[in-house]
Amino acid sequence: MALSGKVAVVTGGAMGIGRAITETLLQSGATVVLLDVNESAAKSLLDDLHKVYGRDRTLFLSCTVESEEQVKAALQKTVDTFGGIDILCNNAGILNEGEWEKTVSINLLGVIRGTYVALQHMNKLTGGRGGVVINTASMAGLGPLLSCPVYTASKHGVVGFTRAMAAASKASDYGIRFNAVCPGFVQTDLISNTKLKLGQFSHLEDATNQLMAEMRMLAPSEVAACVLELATDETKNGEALMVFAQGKQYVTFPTL
Ligand SMILES: NC(=O)C1=CN([C@@H]2O[C@H](COP(=O)(O)OP(=O)(O)OC[C@H]3O[C@@H](n4cnc5c(N)ncnc54)[C@H](O)[C@@H]3O)[C@@H](O)[C@H]2O)C=CC1
Ligand SMILES: CCCCCC(=O)/C=C/C=C\C/C=C\C/C=C\CCCC(=O)O
Repeated sequence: MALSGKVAVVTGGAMGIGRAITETLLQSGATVVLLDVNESAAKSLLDDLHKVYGRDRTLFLSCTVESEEQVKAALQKTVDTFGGIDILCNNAGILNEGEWEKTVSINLLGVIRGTYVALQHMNKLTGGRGGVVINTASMAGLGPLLSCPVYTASKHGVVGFTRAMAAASKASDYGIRFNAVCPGFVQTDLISNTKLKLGQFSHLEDATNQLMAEMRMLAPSEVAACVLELATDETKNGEALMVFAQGKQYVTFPTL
């Protein structure tokens, strides 16, 4: 799928991996609407992007993925402004084992919420143009991260939801592909001050730091390149693309 003229929505697009996804999609010719709760980071990013890509190909909408009302309003505004949605990147996520219900609410329920609202605009059966949904999961969606059980659960949920939606969409002819990207550790604010974010598992900080030291720290742009691959390669549906020290690899799951 060529991205020139396509309309993409990126949640958590103001910082970290979401920012890199936004920049990569813009470089590839897409128009990008970023949804985020961090208004100051988003506005500063937009100032920079406007200088490179002009004012017409980017829009920031303040929105928490925890609110169905706000997500609905943001996606409606996207459609009203740009005529449709072709790509949804459900990327917003947090690490907070103390506030574990909020972690599930953003990391898993936010992905489901964003997907279901976007389906109303993207589904070919209801007048949409079809397209692709790419969810930012994690390697912790494939195996256990010992200091973060709820984060791990939320990301396993994202991988399972993505794969089931891919199968449902194919069987129902929605014209939408669903894929997940599963990065190892990435150099962003999410992995700063980890001890505070581990809650009752803060005593496992050293073990977590050791794992980080053993695995190469990724740059956000490496994850964004995988998202671009999942967006443009029309053969990919229901895939989990792991990106880690050794490079990238499509995950093989057990079959029935
Ligand atoms: N940094 C890492 O090592 C890894 C991160 N990930 C995942 O990548 C995604 C992005 O994380 P990073 O870029 O690392 O974090 P980050 O903290 O640098 O950026 C997250 C962005 O999401 C926004 N956000 C947070 N809560 C939100 C909400 N309720 N609604 C809308 N926006 C919200 C933040 O304002 C921020 O702009 C997350 O889903 C995370 O779980 C996956 C694997 C590794
Ligand atoms: C401090 C926590 C930061 C959380 C950010 C994040 O998502 C990083 C995850 C990095 C690694 C996950 C660690 C362990 C996962 C375990 C096994 C994966 C097995 C994959 C496979 O070979 O199938």
